[in-house]
Amino acid sequence: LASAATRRRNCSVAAAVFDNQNREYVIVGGGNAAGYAARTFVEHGMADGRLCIVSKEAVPPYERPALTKGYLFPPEKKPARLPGFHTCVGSGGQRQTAEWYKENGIEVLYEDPVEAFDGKTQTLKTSSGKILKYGSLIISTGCAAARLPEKIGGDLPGVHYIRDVADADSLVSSLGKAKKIVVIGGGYIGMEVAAAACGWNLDTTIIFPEDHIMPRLFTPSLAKKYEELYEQNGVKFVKGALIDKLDAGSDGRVSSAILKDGSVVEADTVIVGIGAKPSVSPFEAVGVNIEVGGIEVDSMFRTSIPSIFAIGDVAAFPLKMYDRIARVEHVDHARKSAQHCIETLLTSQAKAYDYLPYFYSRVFEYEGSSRKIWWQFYGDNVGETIEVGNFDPKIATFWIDSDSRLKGVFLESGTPEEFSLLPKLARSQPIVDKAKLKSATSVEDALEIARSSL
Ligand SMILES: Cc1cc2nc3c(=O)[nH]c(=O)nc-3n(C[C@H](O)[C@H](O)[C@H](O)COP(=O)(O)OP(=O)(O)OC[C@H]3O[C@@H](n4cnc5c(N)ncnc54)[C@H](O)[C@@H]3O)c2cc1C
Ligand SMILES: NC(=O)c1ccc[n+]([C@@H]2O[C@H](COP(=O)([O-])OP(=O)(O)OC[C@H]3O[C@@H](n4cnc5c(N)ncnc54)[C@H](O)[C@@H]3O)[C@@H](O)[C@H]2O)c1
Ligand SMILES: O=C1O[C@H]([C@@H](O)CO)C(O)=C1O
Repeated sequence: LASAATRRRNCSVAAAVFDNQNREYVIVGGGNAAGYAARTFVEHGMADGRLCIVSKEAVPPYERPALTKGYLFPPEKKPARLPGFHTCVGSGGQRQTAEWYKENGIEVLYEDPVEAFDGKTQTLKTSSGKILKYGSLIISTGCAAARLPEKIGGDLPGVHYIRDVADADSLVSSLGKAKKIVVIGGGYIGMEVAAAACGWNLDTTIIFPEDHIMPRLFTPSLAKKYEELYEQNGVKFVKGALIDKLDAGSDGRVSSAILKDGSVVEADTVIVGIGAKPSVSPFEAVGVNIEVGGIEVDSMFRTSIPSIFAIGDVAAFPLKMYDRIARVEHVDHARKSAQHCIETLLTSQAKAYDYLPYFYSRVFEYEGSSRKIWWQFYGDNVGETIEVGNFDPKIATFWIDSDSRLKGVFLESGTPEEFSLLPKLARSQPIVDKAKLKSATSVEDALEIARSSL
C-alpha cells in the first residue's frame, strides 16, 4: 500500500499513475451514504492514505434532501447552495468540503464513474480508463431517477428529473423562465417540487395515476388535507391520469403533456418524479435481490462476496423489526447504514443493524409562505388507521395491527418533544386502547394516550 504522503502526492499527478495501484478501502459513489462513511473512517483513524472515493459527481458528498427544499427557494429568498450543505451538516455534523477530504488524506476521484467491476482480480475500471485495485469495496451508488421513455418525449428540452445538484441547477434555470409547469408524479419529488413552484408564483399542475398524493404512505384522508392546502396555494391536480406523451413546440422545447384520455395540459417546463431505481450497474454479479432490487446484504452490510459491502439506497438489507428484506430510499437510513457498516468493518464487532424506518418532508419553508409544513413518520404503515386532529396545524395518524399494536405513527407540525416520542412508540409497538385513541380530543391528547401505553 502507498503511504499517506505518496497517496496525497499522487492525487495531483497524471491519471496514469493511479492505475493498478492498490487501495485498502474504496467507496464507489459520492453521495449521502459515502459522506457519512468517510466520516466514520476518519473517526476510527482509518482514512488517511487508505480510503478512496470514486464519484460520478463533480462535488464532494452533500445532503441530497436539500435539492428539493432550500435549493429551490426563489432567488430573492436566499436559496441553499454548495458548499453550504455538504455532509454531514444535515444531522448536525461537520461540513466536509473538498479541503476536508484532502486534510484527512482521503483520495476523491470526481466525475469518473466506475464502469466495470471484476471480483476475481478485485479491480474496478472507471470511465476515464483508470484501473483501481481494492482491498475492501463499499458500494454506495444510490438510485437514479426513473425516466419517461425518450419515444414519448421523456428527453425533450424543458423536461427535468432531479437526483443531483447538476439536475437541480438545470431545473432552477428553467424555473427562472417558466410560466406554466407540469409535475408528473404524486410522491415525494412531486409534492416538494410543486410546493417550491408556488414560491416562484408559477401556474402548477400535478399529474399522477393514483387517486391521491403520496400513495405509498398517506391514507386517502391524510392526503386530502395536504391536497387542499396545495389547492389553496393555486396548485391543480389531475388524478388517475397516465401520460401518453410529452409534445414539443416549434422551438423544440416541451410544450404540453398529452394524457391517455386525450386531454392536453400545456406546460413550458415539466418535472418528472416517478420514482427511483437502484443503481446496481456494474455490480450485478455481486447479487441483486429480485424482489426489492438493489444489492443484497446481511445485517452488517456484507454482500455474498467477501470484502464487498453495500449501503444506502442501493442496499437490500434485513429489516430486522419486521422480518423482511427491504430497501429504504431515505436519508436517515443512508446515514445510519454507512455508519453501521464502516464501524462493524473496522472494529470487527458482529452487531446486527436494527433499523426503525423514518421518513419526513418539509415544504413551503421559504420566507413569506402562508403556512409551513413539516411531518415525520416512524415505523410501518400497516393495519388499520386512526386519525386525530384536523390539520390546524397538527394532525396525527396511528397505524395499528390486528393485535392492537401500534406499528406506525405520523405527525404534522409537532413540537420537538412530540416528534421525539414517535420513534419510541414505533420502536416498542405498545398495545393501545383503540377506543380511547379514537375518542382523543386533540393531537396532544392522542399522543398522551399513546405515551401512557408504553
Ligand atoms: C431530490 C431528492 C430529495 C430527497 N429528499 C429527502 C428527504 O427530504 N428526506 C429523506 O429522508 N430522503 C430524501 N431523499 C432521499 C435521500 O437523498 C437518499 O435516500 C440518499 O441520498 C441515499 O444516499 P446514497 O448515498 O445511498 O445515494 P445517493 O445520495 O444518491 O448517492 C449515490 C452516489 O453514487 C453516484 N454513483 C452512481 N453510480 C456510480 C458509479 N458507477 N460510479 C461512481 N459513482 C456512482 C451517484 O452519482 C451519487 O453521487 C431525497 C432524494 C432526492 C433525489
Ligand atoms: N422527503 C423525502 O424523503 C424525499 C424527497 C424527495 C425525494 N425522495 C426520494 O427520491 C426518490 C424519488 O422520489 P419520487 O417522488 O420520484 O418517488 P416516489 O416513489 O415517492 O413517487 C413516485 C410517484 O410517481 C407516480 N408515478 C409512478 N409511475 C408513474 C408513471 N409512469 N407516470 C406518472 N406517474 C407515475 C406515482 O404517483 C408515485 O407516487 C425516492 O427514492 C424518494 O424516496 C425522498
Ligand atoms: O436532512 C437534511 O439535510 C438537508 C439540510 O438540512 C442540510 O443543511 C435537508 O434539507 C434535510 O432535510
